[in-house]
Amino acid sequence: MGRSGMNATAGVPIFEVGLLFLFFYFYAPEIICLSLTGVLQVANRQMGSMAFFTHHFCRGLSSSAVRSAVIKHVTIIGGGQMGAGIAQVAAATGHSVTLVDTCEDILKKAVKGIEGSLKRVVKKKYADKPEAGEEFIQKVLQNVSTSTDAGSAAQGSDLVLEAIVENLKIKQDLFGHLDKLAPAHTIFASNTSSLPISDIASSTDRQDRFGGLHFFNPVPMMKLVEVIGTSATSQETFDALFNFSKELGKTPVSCKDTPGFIVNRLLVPYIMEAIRLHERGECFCHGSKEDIDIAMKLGAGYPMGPFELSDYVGLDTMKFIMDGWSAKDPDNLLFTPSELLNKLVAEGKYGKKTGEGFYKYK
Ligand SMILES: C[C@H](O)CC(=O)SCCNC(=O)CCNC(=O)[C@H](O)C(C)(C)COP(=O)(O)OP(=O)(O)OC[C@H]1O[C@@H](n2cnc3c(N)ncnc32)[C@H](O)[C@@H]1OP(=O)(O)O
Ligand SMILES: NC(=O)c1ccc[n+]([C@@H]2O[C@H](COP(=O)([O-])OP(=O)(O)OC[C@H]3O[C@@H](n4cnc5c(N)ncnc54)[C@H](O)[C@@H]3O)[C@@H](O)[C@H]2O)c1
Repeated sequence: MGRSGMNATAGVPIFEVGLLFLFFYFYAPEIICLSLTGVLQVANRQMGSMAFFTHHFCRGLSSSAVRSAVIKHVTIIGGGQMGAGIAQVAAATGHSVTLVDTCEDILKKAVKGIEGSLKRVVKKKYADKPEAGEEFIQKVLQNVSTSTDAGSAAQGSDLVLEAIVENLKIKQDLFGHLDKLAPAHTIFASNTSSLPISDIASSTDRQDRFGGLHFFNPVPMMKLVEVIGTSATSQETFDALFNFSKELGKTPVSCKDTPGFIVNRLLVPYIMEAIRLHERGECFCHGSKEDIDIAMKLGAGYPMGPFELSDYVGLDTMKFIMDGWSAKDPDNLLFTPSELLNKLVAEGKYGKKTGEGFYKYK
């Protein structure tokens, strides 16, 4: 009988059929689902009510199709602190990444930043094997290419993730444009801190393939990703985004499409209250920002105080978030704007990225 395992009575090559079944089960389960649906429907007519079994068997198979929706080629739009960080972790976990920004100089700076961050990672991970560490860095950098043409980058991508300025109109324009150019299967996602994903997605005709992937700064160090599905996001898309976050070594949490999701809805009002406390100068520590930062680090165990963290996030981003929320909900005292924050942003003092914010950086 040999390896083929031919069934002597029926003359069926069981081994080959088995292999074929396994191949389709893992790589094209929809085909099995369709064929078996046909077979089961015939059986159904013959044997009475098999509908329940047919339905549930095929649901099982299509959920394995969802599991196999792979994100391999990723385009990240925006090579600032978040985009570069996301590009780094995606490339380090074997994804091919195209990082897009408006000009070559920004992209060069982003790649330099990725290299610097990888050196910090490697220093720890490959402490005893510096050569292997250098090899790792080169391998990761080979996975990253850059472009100033978002449209052509999107054409070869399974996922287009946006990390550009926190402005609804600009994000909508970007995705509206890319929607016409990206393949049908491409998933779109936004790393927005505060804007409704459904508002951004409304500029496209692929709202079922649109979700939120909210990373935290610094991306290589922060373990959380908030995964956001809107009422239009398909289960397949949500699962693909959730699995992608896991592949990146992160811990995903599922969030509703509500302002600030989980973390920022709690974190941003806390930071703003610290700024207002400082502005009013009425706390026990005389309202100095240094004292407030020390108090929150030593008293509440935060790794950074609220002023250090604002400078780290970017005061421009903090202002974009607050302006958006206070415009939508002007009576909410948690969203009261801060004159000091607005003044610093007007002066171009965006925090660490521009060399000055609440504090000065060399
Ligand atoms: C607003 C948005 O929508 C949402 C947000 O992102 S909100 C912001 C969320 N982020 C935070 O709250 C960050 C709070 N801060 C922290 O967790 C820590 O201060 C920090 C991880 C940034 C830095 O840690 P800290 O101990 O203060 O400084 P430092 O000693 O320089 O760094 C600690 C380690 O992290 C590593 N590290 C820090 N930044 C890194 C980076 N960008 N890349 C790689 N490694 C990095 C360092 O190499 C160091 O490694 P070691 O322990 O092996 O020496
Ligand atoms: N900074 C944070 O801590 C943080 C954390 C999570 C999410 N976010 C969100 O991520 C996004 C980016 O934040 P960031 O801190 O990286 O900002 P950033 O200012 O560091 O970088 C934004 C980058 O986008 C580029 N850009 C702007 N418009 C573009 C366009 N149309 N096409 C291509 N590139 C464009 C800019 O040139 C810049 O390099 C924002 O939506 C922000 O709310 C920020």
